[in-house]
Amino acid sequence: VVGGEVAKPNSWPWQISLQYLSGSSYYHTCGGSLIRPGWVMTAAHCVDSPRTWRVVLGDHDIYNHEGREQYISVSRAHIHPNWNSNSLSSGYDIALLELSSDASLNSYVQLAALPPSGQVLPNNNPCYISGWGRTQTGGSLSAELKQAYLPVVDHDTCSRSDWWGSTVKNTMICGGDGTLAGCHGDSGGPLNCQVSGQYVVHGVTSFVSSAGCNTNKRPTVFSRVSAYISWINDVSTIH
Ligand SMILES: CC(C)C[C@H](NC(=O)C(F)(F)F)C(=O)N[C@@H](C)C(=O)Nc1ccc(C(F)(F)F)cc1
Repeated sequence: VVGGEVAKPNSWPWQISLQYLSGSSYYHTCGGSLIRPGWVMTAAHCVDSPRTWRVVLGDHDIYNHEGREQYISVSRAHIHPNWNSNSLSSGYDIALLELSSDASLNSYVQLAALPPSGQVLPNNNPCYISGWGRTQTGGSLSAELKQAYLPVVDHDTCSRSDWWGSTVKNTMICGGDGTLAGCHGDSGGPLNCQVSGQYVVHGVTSFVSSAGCNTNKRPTVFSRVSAYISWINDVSTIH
C-alpha cells in the first residue's frame, strides 16, 4: 500500500496473508479474505503457479509471531474458469482457496461480509484497501498491515481514455485516483467498503499501472466481488 497508514491491529479481521513455501521458510506473496471458516477469497493471479501454500489469519506484523495468528494450509485452489493469465484486462482475477481445516473465529479472525449479487457502488463511496504490499513502487513489503482510503471511482470515470480506458471492465471496481494505491503484495486482498455503516468486501485487489503503483489517473483496480457471487456460492457451498 502506497500512502495511507498502519492499520489498528486486527481491525480488518478477515484479512489473511497468503504465503508460499520456499526451502524451509514461508514467504508472503498476496492478501486474501476469509469468507467461510474453511474458505479464503484471493486473486487468481496469486495462485497461477502451483506451490505449497498456507494462509495466516489474525496477523498484524508478518515478520513477528504475536500469538494471535492461525496458520492453516491450503488443500485446493479453485481458480475462476474464465481466468486467463495472459489477459489480465479480461477480468476473472478471482480464486477461492479451500483450507485444510476451518479457522477458529474470534475477535482477531472474522468472516468478511460479501455484497449482494450485482450491487454496484456509487462514485466516491468510502472504501479502504488493506495489505502488506510494497509501500512504494520498487520498495519493500510492509511488516505491519497497512490501509489507505480509496473511494470508489465509478466505471464511467475509470474507463475514460485518460484513465484506464477499455482496460477496465464492468466486472471490475476502481479505487482512489492513483495518488494512494495498492502495490505488489497487496494482490488478492480486500477493498473494504462502507455500506449502511458496515464494512463489506467489494473488491479483490487485481492490478495497478505497470508504470508504477501510484500513477495519477490509474486507480488501483479490483475484481468486483458482486459480479462473482453466484460462482463463489457454487464453489464454496458443500453440495
Ligand atoms: C502481477 C500482475 C498480473 C498483477 C499486479 N498486481 C498488483 O501489483 C496489485 F497488487 F496491485 F494487485 C500488477 O498490477 N502488476 C503490474 C506491474 C502490472 O502488470 N500491471 C498491468 C499489466 C497489464 C495491464 C493490462 F491489463 F492493461 F494489460 C494492466 C496493468
